[in-house]
Amino acid sequence: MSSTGKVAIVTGAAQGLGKAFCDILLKNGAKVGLVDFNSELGQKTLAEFEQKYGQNRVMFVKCDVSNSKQLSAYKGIQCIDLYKQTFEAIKHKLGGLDIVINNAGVGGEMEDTWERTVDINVKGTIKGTMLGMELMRKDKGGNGGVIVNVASMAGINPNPCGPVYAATKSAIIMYSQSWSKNPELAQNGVRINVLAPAFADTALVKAMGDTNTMHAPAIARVIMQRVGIMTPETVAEALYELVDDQNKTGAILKIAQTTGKEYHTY
Ligand SMILES: NC(=O)C1=CN([C@@H]2O[C@H](COP(=O)(O)OP(=O)(O)OC[C@H]3O[C@@H](n4cnc5c(N)ncnc54)[C@H](O)[C@@H]3O)[C@@H](O)[C@H]2O)C=CC1
Ligand SMILES: CCCCCC(=O)/C=C/[C@H]1C=CC(=O)[C@@H]1CCCCCCC(=O)O
Repeated sequence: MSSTGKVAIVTGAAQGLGKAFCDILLKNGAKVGLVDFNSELGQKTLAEFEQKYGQNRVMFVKCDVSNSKQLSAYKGIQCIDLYKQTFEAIKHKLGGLDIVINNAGVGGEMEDTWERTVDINVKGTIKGTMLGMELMRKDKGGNGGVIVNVASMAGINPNPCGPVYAATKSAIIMYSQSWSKNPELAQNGVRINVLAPAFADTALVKAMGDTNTMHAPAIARVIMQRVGIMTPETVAEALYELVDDQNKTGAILKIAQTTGKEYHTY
């Protein structure tokens, strides 16, 4: 089925998996709002998509998903919710909201990095889910839609290289699963699914040798040899299945190079 006319938001869209998710959504006819805190890379990716798909179907907004409440220099000493404003601006400019992909995520395990990992991966995803629901629920004036939260296979299998990373991804899975069991969501036309990829060829994985990102990179290399490394495009096809199949809610789709796709059940 095509997504023609649908509006999507993808966080962490400037590169890697997020960029591939935007591409598959655009290819299938959606309009896409790219959200990322890297404004230089975000603008570069925007320009690529504008050239490929036209200027009216894509926009970029700079936003840090871990820092939604920021002091505004423009409005005096006042707290404004930039994350909320970002989602509202995309809905307004692109003419609706039907698909939210909470993808922004990082690794970082050490004393000075682990809290950022929790803030971005857990708080960023929870807040993105709340905003998506608020703007898509039929009882709040929306048309329904689908949220896909990007976890990791490391949120299902114990991860000796990144206990913090694994805990954040596990939290994303159980948060999303819990919402999917609440009939209120289905009654308001909102589906919620989880994508749990193994390794894909992106900057996050290239940074894995950095000991701030993880412990025991040698163990990760052994696991990586066993499960293989996917292209972002392969992962994007799995993502699109969760978006497109109207019967899928509460699904956890695992994907790895050597084993392919498999729906996880508890
Ligand atoms: N690459 C892999 O092997 C796998 C990645 N994942 C998950 O997929 C997601 C995307 O990862 P990759 O594309 O590999 O990473 P990446 O590092 O290539 O890209 C992540 C993007 O998110 C943005 N970002 C990071 N923190 C942000 C924040 N606070 N606010 C806004 N934007 C932010 C970055 O600027 C970057 O553009 C992450 O949630 C990651 O945990 C899951 C399984 C496997
Ligand atoms: C097969 C797990 C794939 C994990 C892919 C991923 O999300 C990679 C992220 C790395 C960033 C920080 C980390 O700690 C991650 C490495 C995870 C490797 C552990 C795999 C656990 C397993 O399946 O045995």
